[in-house]
Amino acid sequence: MTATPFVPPLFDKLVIIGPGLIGSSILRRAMMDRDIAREIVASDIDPKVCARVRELGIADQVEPDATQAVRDADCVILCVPVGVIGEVAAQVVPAMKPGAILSEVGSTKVSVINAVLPALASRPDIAFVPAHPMAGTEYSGPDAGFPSLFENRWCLLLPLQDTPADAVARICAMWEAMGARLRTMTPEHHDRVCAIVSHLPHLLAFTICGTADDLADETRSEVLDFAASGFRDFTRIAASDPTMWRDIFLNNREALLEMLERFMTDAQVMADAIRRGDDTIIVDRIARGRAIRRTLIENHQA
Ligand SMILES: NC(=O)c1ccc[n+]([C@@H]2O[C@H](COP(=O)([O-])OP(=O)(O)OC[C@H]3O[C@@H](n4cnc5c(N)ncnc54)[C@H](O)[C@@H]3O)[C@@H](O)[C@H]2O)c1
Ligand SMILES: O=C(O)C(=O)C[C@]1(C(=O)O)C=C[C@@H](O)C=C1
Repeated sequence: MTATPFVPPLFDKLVIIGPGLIGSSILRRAMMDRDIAREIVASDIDPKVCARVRELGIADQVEPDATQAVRDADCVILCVPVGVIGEVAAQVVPAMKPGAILSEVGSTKVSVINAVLPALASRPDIAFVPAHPMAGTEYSGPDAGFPSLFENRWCLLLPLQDTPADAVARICAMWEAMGARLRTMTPEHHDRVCAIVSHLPHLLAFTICGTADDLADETRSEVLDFAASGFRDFTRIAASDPTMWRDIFLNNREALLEMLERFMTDAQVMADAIRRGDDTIIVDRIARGRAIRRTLIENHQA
């Protein structure tokens, strides 16, 4: 999808609620590119985050009260953990001006959209445009963000059937201005795709670190001493934020459990091949892994 051109700025007032890794990256990029918004406001439930955003100077204004922050905004983007997106929407939607756009960046979509819809029931004049930038790191908080985070990364768009085209086009234009590539899909498809490419890998990383830790008596010093190997690559994503990942796992339960089931079946096939010494299956699996990595590199995603 390609965004239609608009006369800049895209938004007169842009509000980011939850200026952590993702929210502060949007803020930083928007502060650099004033064609995105004339006025940029940040709001967070945590006073320490508000104070830090002020210190960093990554917003024109910091307003701790989200209800106040969204007044007169053309676009409000919820960048909070998926478990609270519905509750924050219920808090801010009644205070938003007619015709404004509400967006969010949660890592799961079916349950998030269902959680937001009740807040919109009495506000058909608010355009809701769920989005998901497929970009991030294992770090969180306002210090972790950086303006190039979304460059050349996918941003998935999940407009509802009745979302006005102009609102979708403006959100597309904002992500394109931040360097992202766009793809539209249904929330159900999104949740299955993300379950395999993002949620299951994190589940495996958290689990393998736990398994290694449980073997502490036998191997812990070796794990730590020799971790400059395959294990180290798992520890990077295993360092991610517990609240964010608890919420993702609980909000994408069905798709994640389906992918985990498929993974366990495939792992069992590999285990049987190793037991039988079936080198064809073993080599085929490894070759598929190498090919997938090569494709990611060719697509500039690794
Ligand atoms: N981290 C990633 O790699 C990544 C990538 C894409 C999307 N996401 C999604 O983006 C969202 C934010 O993730 P993040 O990594 O930036 O998180 P983060 O922990 O860095 O920031 C979240 C911020 O939300 C604030 N917050 C929590 N509850 C709030 C509330 N009720 N009202 C106002 N503020 C509140 C927190 O204080 C924090 O500052 C999540 O929904 C996550 O699933 C994350
Ligand atoms: O790169 C990382 O560290 C990430 O965890 C980013 C990552 C991912 O799994 O790719 C994590 C969650 C998202 O919703 C999108 C991106």
